[in-house]
Amino acid sequence: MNLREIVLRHRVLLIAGIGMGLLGAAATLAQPWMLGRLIEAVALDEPIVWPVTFIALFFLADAALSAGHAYAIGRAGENIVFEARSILGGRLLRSQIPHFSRLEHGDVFSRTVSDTSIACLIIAQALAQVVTSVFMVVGGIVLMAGLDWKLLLTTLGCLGLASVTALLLARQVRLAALRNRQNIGAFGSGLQRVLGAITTVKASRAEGRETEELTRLADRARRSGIRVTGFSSLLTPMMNVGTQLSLAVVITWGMARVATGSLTPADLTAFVMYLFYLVAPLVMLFMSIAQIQQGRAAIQRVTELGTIPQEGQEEDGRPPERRKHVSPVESAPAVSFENVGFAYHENAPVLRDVSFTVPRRGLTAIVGASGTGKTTTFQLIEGFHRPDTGTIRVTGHDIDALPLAQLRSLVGYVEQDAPLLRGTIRENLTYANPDADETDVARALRLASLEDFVAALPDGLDTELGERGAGLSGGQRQRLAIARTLLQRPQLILLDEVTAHLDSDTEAALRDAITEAGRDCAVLAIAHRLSTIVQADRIIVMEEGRVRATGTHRELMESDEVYRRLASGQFATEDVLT
Ligand SMILES: Nc1ncnc2c1ncn2[C@@H]1O[C@H](COP(=O)(O)OP(=O)(O)OP(=O)(O)O)[C@@H](O)[C@H]1O
Repeated sequence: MNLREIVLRHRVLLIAGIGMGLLGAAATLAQPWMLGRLIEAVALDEPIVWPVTFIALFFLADAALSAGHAYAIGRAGENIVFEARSILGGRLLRSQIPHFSRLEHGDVFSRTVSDTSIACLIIAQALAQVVTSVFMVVGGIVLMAGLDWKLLLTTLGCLGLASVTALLLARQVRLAALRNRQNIGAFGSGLQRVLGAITTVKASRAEGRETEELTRLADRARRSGIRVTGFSSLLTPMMNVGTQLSLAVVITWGMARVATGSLTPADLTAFVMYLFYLVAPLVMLFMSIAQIQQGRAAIQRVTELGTIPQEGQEEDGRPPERRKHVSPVESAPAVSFENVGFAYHENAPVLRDVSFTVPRRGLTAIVGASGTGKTTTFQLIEGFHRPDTGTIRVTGHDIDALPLAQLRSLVGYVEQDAPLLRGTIRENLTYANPDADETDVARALRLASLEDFVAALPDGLDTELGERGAGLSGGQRQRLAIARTLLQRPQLILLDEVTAHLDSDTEAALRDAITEAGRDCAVLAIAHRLSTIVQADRIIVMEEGRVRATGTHRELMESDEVYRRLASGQFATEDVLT
């Protein structure tokens, strides 16, 4: 994502805003000059209708153009923020999982929500402000030079002193603001961390400790915020001191020169007015420079996040060869692993030389001790990570050659924690297949044993779910996720320990559902419950990232020692070992 390109797309509005700002500044600069002419006309007893009319016109034009300038720049800023946020949101959702999982979620949140707004508003507003302020300051100085260059040099001397101090202050504002943004980010990350684990915090009676930690982080943000306010609040008075000093000198010396006749009262009045008009843009100029300095950090943070590698894009950023939509090969296995090796980190292989096939129909179970790479196997099938060695085929096609959207429509994935999304039960059910009709929805609900539960709800399928599936038990959430996957009508369903949350009655019903689903497609299930495993047509036993054995329950009980040990120890023991 390139912020410069986004800004350029909104250049018409920005240029219109800056144009109105410049015209407004010209109207402001014309007022003291016209006032000088009015004083002259009064002094010489000439008609004052025209000077008064012009002053009124310039005044009205100034007001209208200033309002137009602020509106156009503000609007362009909001448009740029909007575009940056929507591009960033899309890029995050399409990012490669290995890169995304390295990011801290609180930091991603603050970059996407607040850094975008700071970066874009500063680009639009501060830059526009710099342009108009520079115009006002330079224009004012030129006109003042036209009135009296000696008075101008005196004024610039006094204001210059104040400006240097203001520049030094602006630098301090920038440094303090940078620290403040970091502290706010740290507070956001801390808050997100504890809110994401609020039940653990409560169960560990850690509310007090965590509140203290949050207070400490909030206090750091408060103190750095106060530093920013402290430095910024000195900026305007510093310029005011400069103005008052200049004013005192200009009026005293100017009056003396009026008395001697080397300066007219009209020119002195106009000069004093310019002096007043010069101060506001000068202050704005320094503040805008300070803001742009602050914004640079935000721009860098947004740009960094915007370059997160995208799925379907090779590591070096070049687009891969176009993958073509293909038809599944009916005779091929649903999924096959051929000598697949994978590591999250170098020299720490998680899968080593894994080979297995899953037939097109029926239930295949994967068993193995915790941490042997079962979930990783599923994530490789979904294309979240790429294997380091070997080939994975889904319905006969190398997944590297399949378009990601096709791969993910062929494979349905029910995760261990089965997150739900905001919205109604119906929206959650049809999430992977928004076109599903009522018959399909009813079938999926029946298969997932959710019919009675949904029928008992006052709004049925249209009941709103709370955030993260609140209002549903762990088992209901899991079954809803299974129904969602069934509705997708995939060729292969991956179930990651889906029976873990279920009571034995529901589990038995779900087992029937899995058997029924297995008539139409392949089901590959990571399972710990013996009842699910026994029912499988085929079992793959994994150990330390390798496939140790495959076979039916009966075969493995006879031939594989590790399976026997798992069956007698780790699997849930509600069934008789047969
Ligand atoms: N995102 C990740 N980054 C680094 N290492 C990971 C990541 N995910 C898993 N691992 C590591 O890979 C290994 C295999 O994890 P995996 O989740 O595949 O095991 P599993 O067999 O599914 O375990 P369980 O039955 O406990 O869910 C573990 O040692 C784990 O610590």
